[in-house]
Amino acid sequence: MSDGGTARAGQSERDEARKVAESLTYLSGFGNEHSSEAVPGALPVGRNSPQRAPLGLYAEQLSGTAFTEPRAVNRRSWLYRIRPSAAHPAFTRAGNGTLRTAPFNQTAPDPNRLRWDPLPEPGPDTDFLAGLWTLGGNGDVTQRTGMAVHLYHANASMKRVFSNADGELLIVPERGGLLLRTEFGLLHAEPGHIALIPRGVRFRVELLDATARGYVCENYGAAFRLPDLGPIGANGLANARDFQAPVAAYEDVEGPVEVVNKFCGNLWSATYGHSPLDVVAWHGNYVPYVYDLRRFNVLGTISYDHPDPSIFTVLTSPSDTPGLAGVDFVVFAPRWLVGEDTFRPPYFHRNVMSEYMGLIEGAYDAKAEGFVPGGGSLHNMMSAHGPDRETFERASNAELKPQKIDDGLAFMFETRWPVILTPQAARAEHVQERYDAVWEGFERHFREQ
Ligand SMILES: O=C(O)Cc1cc(O)ccc1O
Ligand SMILES: [Fe+2]
Repeated sequence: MSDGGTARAGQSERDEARKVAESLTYLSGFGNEHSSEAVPGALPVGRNSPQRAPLGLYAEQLSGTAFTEPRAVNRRSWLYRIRPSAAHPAFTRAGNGTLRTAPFNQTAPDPNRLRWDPLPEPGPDTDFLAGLWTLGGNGDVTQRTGMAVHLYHANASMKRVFSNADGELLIVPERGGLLLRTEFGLLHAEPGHIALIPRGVRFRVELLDATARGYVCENYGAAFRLPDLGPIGANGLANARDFQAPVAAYEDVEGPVEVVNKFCGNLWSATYGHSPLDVVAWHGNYVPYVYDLRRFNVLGTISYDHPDPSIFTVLTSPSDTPGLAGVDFVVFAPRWLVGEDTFRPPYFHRNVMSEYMGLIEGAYDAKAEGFVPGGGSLHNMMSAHGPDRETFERASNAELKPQKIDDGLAFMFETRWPVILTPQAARAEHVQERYDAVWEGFERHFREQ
C-alpha cells in the first residue's frame, strides 16, 4: 500500500472506532457492585463459580485487593470468559522503550523548579504503549508504594493488548480521543475526561484522531478512591454517580494476539492463541472507568482567602498515614472567584508534598506564560513556587469583582514523596532552561512604616 493508502486506511479505522465510541452506554457509580452480560444468561445466578458456568464460559476471579481487606475497600470482580486467562504460553522479555518504573535512582533528586514543553512528535507507527515516556516518580514497585508520572504521544492504534501488574493507570488525555477496549468492555475518553485502568486489567487503546497526547499517573499504591467529604457534607467534588464503567463486550478472536505485561518494571510479551478481551459477562466492583472532569463540582471560598487545592481533589490514593496521600489527583476546573480582600491566584508556598502539574487546555491562573497544554511542571517538596511575577502584579492590583475563570483545565498529581526524574526527563530537549526566570524581578516594596 502507498503511504496515502495507509493514511486512508488509518482514517477509516479511526472513523469506525469513533462511531463505536460515540454509541457506547455505561454503568454508573463509583465503586458499585455492577454486573453486565453481553449475551443474556451468561452470568451465573446466585453463585460465582457453578460446577459449569453458563454458555460454556470459564469463571475467573480478578482480585484488586487482598481477599481479607475490609469490606469498604475490598475490590474484586468475577469474569466469565471464552478461554481461561491461564491458557497462555510463557512470557519473554521485551524492550521497555521509554517506559520506566520505580525505584527511580538514576538521577540525583532535584530541588529545582522544573518545567517541560510538550513531548516531541512520535516516530511513525507509535502506539499508546510505545508512546509512553516516563518523566519520573517515587516509591518502589515491589513494595507497592509510590507513583510514576508518564506522558504519551501516539499516532497509531494498538494491535496488541497491554496489562500492568505494577499499578493502576490514570490516563489524562490532552489531545485526541481514545477508545479503550478492555476486558470489561469499551470506554471512550476525550481531552477533559480521565480514564482509569485498574492494575492487571487487559486493554488496548485505539485512536479516534490522527494523534493522541496526554499524561498518565501510574499508581503503585492503594487504588484511587473518592476523598472523604468531612464537613462539606454528603455531596460535592466528584460525585460518585458520574463515574462510568463499561458494559460487557467481548472479542471472539481465535488466532495470534500479542499480549504485553508490565511486571516489576519490565515489559514481557507472549503470543496468545486467542484474544484475552473475551469476557462475555462479569460482575463486581473492580472495574475500569471514565469520568468527565467538567462534571467536577468545584467548591471554594465565598468570603476571603485562597483555599488549599486539596479542595479540588478528584481521587486520592491513601497511604498508611491518615490524610497523607501516596498520590492525589487534583483538577483546576472552571470556577468563580469572589474572595474579598484576597490575593486570588495560588499563593506563594513551599509544600512538604511534591507537585507535578499538567495542562489539558487553555491557561492556568498562576502562570501568565510558558505553562502550555501538553507541557508540565514539577515543584518538588519544599521548593518555593507560586504565581509568576506577571500574575503577581496583575492580581495584586486587580479590581476584586466576581470573576469567572473558564479559560483552562489544569491538573496536579500531588504525592507525599519527591518525584525523582528519569535521565531522559532530566536531559530532555524539551526541558525549559530558564524556568526560574518567571520569579525574577520582584520589586522591593517594604517600608518600615
Ligand atoms: O502550585 C500550584 O499551582 C498548585 C497549587 C494551587 C493552589 O491553588 C494552591 C496551592 C498549590 O500548590
Ligand atoms: Fe503548588
